[in-house]
Amino acid sequence: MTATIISAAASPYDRRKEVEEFENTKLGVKGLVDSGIHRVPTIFHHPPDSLPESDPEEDPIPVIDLSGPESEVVDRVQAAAAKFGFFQVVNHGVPVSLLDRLVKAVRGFHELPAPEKTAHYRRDVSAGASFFSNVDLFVSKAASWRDTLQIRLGPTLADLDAIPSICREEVIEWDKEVKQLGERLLALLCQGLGVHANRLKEMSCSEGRVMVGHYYPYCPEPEKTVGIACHTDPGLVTVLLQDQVGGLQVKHDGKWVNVKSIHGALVINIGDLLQITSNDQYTSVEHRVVANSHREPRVSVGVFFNPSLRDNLYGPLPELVSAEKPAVYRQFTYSDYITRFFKKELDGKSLPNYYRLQNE
Ligand SMILES: COc1cc(/C=C/C(=O)SCCNC(=O)CCNC(=O)[C@H](O)C(C)(C)COP(=O)(O)OP(=O)(O)OC[C@H]2O[C@@H](n3cnc4c(N)ncnc43)[C@H](O)[C@@H]2OP(=O)(O)O)ccc1O
Ligand SMILES: O=C(O)CCC(=O)C(=O)O
Ligand SMILES: [Fe+2]
Repeated sequence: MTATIISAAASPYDRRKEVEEFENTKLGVKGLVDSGIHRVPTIFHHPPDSLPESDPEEDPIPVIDLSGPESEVVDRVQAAAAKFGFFQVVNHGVPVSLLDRLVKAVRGFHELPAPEKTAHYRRDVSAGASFFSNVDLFVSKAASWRDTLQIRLGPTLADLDAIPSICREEVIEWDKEVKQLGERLLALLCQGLGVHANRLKEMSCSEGRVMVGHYYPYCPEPEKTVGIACHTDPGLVTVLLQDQVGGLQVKHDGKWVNVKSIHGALVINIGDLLQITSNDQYTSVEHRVVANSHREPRVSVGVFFNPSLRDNLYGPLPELVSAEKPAVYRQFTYSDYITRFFKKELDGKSLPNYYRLQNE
């Protein structure tokens, strides 16, 4: 009888309240793990049908040596961007020692003592550098098992004193290198489309650069949640550095495949805006990160390349449109595009679908 009364009086699960309590700790998922929890709290539970199966396919993602003959590199980049939307690059010109230092510095930030780290916790990104857990915490149906340090690299670098001192030097060096690499990749991708190598650069597409330093702590119940839910990236191209832990998966031919960690390599993927600009010749592919079941935390550093000219029109390049290949998308400003990005939850292909013309 007593038990019945207690259960009837128990308050229903209040998701908003739990999300706010989690947010107010300013310690992210790492804070939960450090507190010794053995269970994944309900706000992180994803519906079973959206959770990763145990046996993804072997890794067919191409690994491209950027020091090879230019015409061969263009062909391989073109084929990978069209067929997989993902590839890895080696001999890319960024010193491997810098990549190692960057991963260490980002990890160092996430592992700072609580008072130093919480000082950076904010959702307002106007200073250009912020630490938070789950960018979409207040809009997604289920949170994910990761924390993030976000830093604006371009067109203007974040305020220097907003960038945590523990990784400032590495972030500044990394931006110089990654900007050059991004410009090279955009040029290769342009050549693969048969348009002028500088076409995307001239449209400011290497200027808007946002860095995310993700930290995926050990997850005690990895079958209940994810590290990052299935999504496509909104920009043109993403350059991603991952450590040795692994867990990134990409959809290919309807199946999830692992992207293996290769020390010194960088993972490149095509974003929605390049799929649109290329009039569907390149493909922006869904990807996700499984919750980290290893005791070792996983660290990754992504840089998203976006246009900086917000009021310019973007859409399929006119050179790629003809009577045989009509425009698949309408034109729009980047301002409109980014506003729409923040209106959606992480639900796969919805940005390209929004701008798709109904003429096929
Ligand atoms: C917060 O509400 C959300 C968030 C989301 C997010 C989902 C994901 O992130 S999914 C995980 C994969 N991540 C991505 O695919 C995107 C990662 N980020 C980026 O590519 C870029 O940061 C960008 C979002 C495309 C913005 O890049 P860029 O245009 O170069 O940068 P800015 O000029 O600095 O910012 C433009 C505009 O965006 C606002 N903004 C940037 N970061 C954040 C942030 N973390 N939280 C909130 N707002 C952000 C920035 O303030 C600017 O706004 P203006 O008002 O000035 O135009 C899904 C759904 C949601 O509702
Ligand atoms: O951490 C990773 O490997 C992928 C991160 C990612 O997909 C993103 O930030 O958009
Ligand atoms: Fe992504």
